[in-house]
Amino acid sequence: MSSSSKPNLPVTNAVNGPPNADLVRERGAASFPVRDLTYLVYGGQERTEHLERIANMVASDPVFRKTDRFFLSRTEQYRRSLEKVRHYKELIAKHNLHSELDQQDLRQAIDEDLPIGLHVGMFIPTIVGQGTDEQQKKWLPLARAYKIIGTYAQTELGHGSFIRGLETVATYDKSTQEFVLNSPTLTATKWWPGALGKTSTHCVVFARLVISDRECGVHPFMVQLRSLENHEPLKGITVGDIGPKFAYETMDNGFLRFDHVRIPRDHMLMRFAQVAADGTYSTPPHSKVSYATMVFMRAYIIGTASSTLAKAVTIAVRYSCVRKQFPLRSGEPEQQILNYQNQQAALFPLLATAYAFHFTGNYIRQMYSDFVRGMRAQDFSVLPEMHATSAGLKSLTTWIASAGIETCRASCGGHGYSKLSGLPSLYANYIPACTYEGDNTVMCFQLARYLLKLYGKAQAKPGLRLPGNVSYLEKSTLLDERCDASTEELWLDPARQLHAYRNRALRLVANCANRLVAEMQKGKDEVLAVEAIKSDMVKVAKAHSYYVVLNNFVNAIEQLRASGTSTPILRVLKTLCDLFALHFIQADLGDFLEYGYLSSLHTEPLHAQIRRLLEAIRPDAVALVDAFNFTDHALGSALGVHNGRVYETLFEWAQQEPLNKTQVAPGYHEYIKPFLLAKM
Ligand SMILES: CCCCC/C=C/C(=O)SCCNC(=O)CCNC(=O)[C@H](O)C(C)(C)COP(=O)(O)OP(=O)(O)OC[C@H]1O[C@@H](n2cnc3c(N)ncnc32)[C@H](O)[C@@H]1OP(=O)(O)O
Ligand SMILES: Cc1cc2nc3c(=O)[nH]c(=O)nc-3n(C[C@H](O)[C@H](O)[C@H](O)COP(=O)(O)OP(=O)(O)OC[C@H]3O[C@@H](n4cnc5c(N)ncnc54)[C@H](O)[C@@H]3O)c2cc1C
Repeated sequence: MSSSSKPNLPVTNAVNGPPNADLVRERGAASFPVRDLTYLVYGGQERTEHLERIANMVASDPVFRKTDRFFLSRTEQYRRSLEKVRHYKELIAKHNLHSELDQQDLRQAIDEDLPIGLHVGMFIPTIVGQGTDEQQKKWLPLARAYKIIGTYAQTELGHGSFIRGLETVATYDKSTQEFVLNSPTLTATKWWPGALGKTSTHCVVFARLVISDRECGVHPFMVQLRSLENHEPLKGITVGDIGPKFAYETMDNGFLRFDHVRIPRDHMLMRFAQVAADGTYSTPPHSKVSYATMVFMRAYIIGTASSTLAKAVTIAVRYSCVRKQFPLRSGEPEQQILNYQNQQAALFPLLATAYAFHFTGNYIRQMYSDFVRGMRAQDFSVLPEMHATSAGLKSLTTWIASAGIETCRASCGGHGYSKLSGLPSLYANYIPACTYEGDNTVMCFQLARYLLKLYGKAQAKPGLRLPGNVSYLEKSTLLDERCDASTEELWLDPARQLHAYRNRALRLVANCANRLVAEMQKGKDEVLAVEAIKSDMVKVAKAHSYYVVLNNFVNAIEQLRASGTSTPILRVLKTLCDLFALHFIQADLGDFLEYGYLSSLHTEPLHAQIRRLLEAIRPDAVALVDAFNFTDHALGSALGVHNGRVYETLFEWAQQEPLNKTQVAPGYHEYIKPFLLAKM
């Protein structure tokens, strides 16, 4: 079956000409209507077409070109991203893109770490989440109109993960009704906040509140950093860029120090905790409510893991269709490298994962909006579940996506190492997601603690009902159950797949809980006992998160089936879901074998079924990546161009290399000529 209608995307940057014949053939042979899958991914035809209009507008706009990025210095890249910010603002006005969603779509299409990312992603959400109605009325219109530009300044030189260890102090001065912000030590210097170095005029600063020598914990404060007239730092503020990084060149991550800077009392964001004029402090309804913006961002990051991985897989799959190496037998045509089983085994599980994470993103978005609804009604009961689930999923999805991009790069051979493949910068700009918004390992501890706690409660109180995703912790009988998938066919049963993931997660939780007790019986207190099981806690968090991802993928397919989605689409999604489920069992086989849940009776059919799934996906691989519907601009890759003119594009882009501006190398006269022409 061919696609039901053609995507309406311009091929920008790629060298024009007849498309690659292999790609054309593969596209014509897809087993499902590609366009329908695109609609499914982006939430319907109307929404897809809207996104395409925005993507096309960006892709065809010279200001948003990406091809120069490899040849610019750090400073030039920062300036270029400011040019993009200005143009972004112009386009909002010109095309009436005033809704938050339109603006988010536009930023996503621009596809760059703009120095307003923190302004829209954390500064405004913190005012919305933590500010009183009056504070919102005062700052939101200014922020939304970009009359002020803000960031989120929490991390310090000395502490990031351990928020309670932050050293910046906000001391309340009752006599003037002001807070005095101070950085008492070098390690109190704010360090890392995006757009802090050179761009922001304001920021939300997290500082320890002190009232009459009493420590009241870390709270958010609105602080102006720079003059709105000339952008000079205000008195008492030392601010700048933290210098070169692994990548992220367009972003001015910054440092910031305060020397007894005074701000009015109403600059503490007081939706949940308040300081009255006389210094009376009212505690927030939940001690971690001021961490809510981080939870919001973690949910957002989970949502972007799918699209980031999907880009890498699109590049690698298209290239692997175009690239040919070796005939199988002499005299035969060379094989597309995607025909090789090893290439499929590297790429197709990642393709399946990109789809799996799409449904995880939908799930966490829904969970987050339910949580916000509750919070508005002063109901914080979902916060622990929201925090723990998002912490675990953020870790798992960013780890897998980061490693997946690198796998895609390596699977493109030598050309994958060229920056023109788009993969090195995709990787370098993405990997900090494993660190920012909570180091992944530290986040795993949060989920593991939560699971251990619930497991302990369920053990202590049989019959206790736990929330949906963790309800398996109630059923310790599950530990006695074994896998019965003794044929390839049985491995395709979602109930059996989920049983395996639940069993592994429960086993690891139970094992951790037992080890905790054993450590305490050896004489350790609880704190030290936890230290002794920390590596296992990371495994626990990952195992649970895998289960959540798979459970959502399975549920999503069931819902699609119930809502009448066509059989070809359901079939291909089911194949991807199966591959996701079985691949990650195979990848962690030791976990499943260790306690005898699986034996070689089950592993042989498991491996065989995975091979069958790879074969099943092969004819649809190009269509499945096409369904993500990325423009060439979004991919920014000579290897991933939609028309498959990989070699032409690579060759043309290489001509832009500044070294090629002259035929004779710079430095020739000083350094090469003397020895070439020296007398023997
Ligand atoms: C486009 C992308 C741009 C990205 C730009 C990046 C921005 C940033 O990176 S901003 C800075 C982000 N920083 C972090 O994420 C820091 C990570 N650290 C933390 O979140 C926390 O400090 C912690 C979770 C590691 C621990 O918090 P701590 O204050 O030390 O609390 P305790 O360990 O004592 O835990 C007490 C209790 O509270 C629970 N809890 C912790 N955080 C939350 C939360 N956000 N929501 C709800 N509950 C939370 C924690 O689980 C404990 O619970 P119990 O075990 O039940 O006591
Ligand atoms: C690109 C980028 C952008 C950022 N943007 C911002 C921003 O806009 N605003 C902002 O405020 N911050 C920002 N940050 C900072 C970021 O949030 C922190 O770096 C992050 O939270 C990790 O904290 P850390 O650096 O203190 O790591 P550390 O906690 O020092 O981690 C170092 C190592 O120690 C381990 N470790 C830490 N604690 C424990 C423990 N209790 N038990 C066992 N192991 C432990 C970790 O797993 C890790 O391996 C950004 C960082 C980056 C890289």
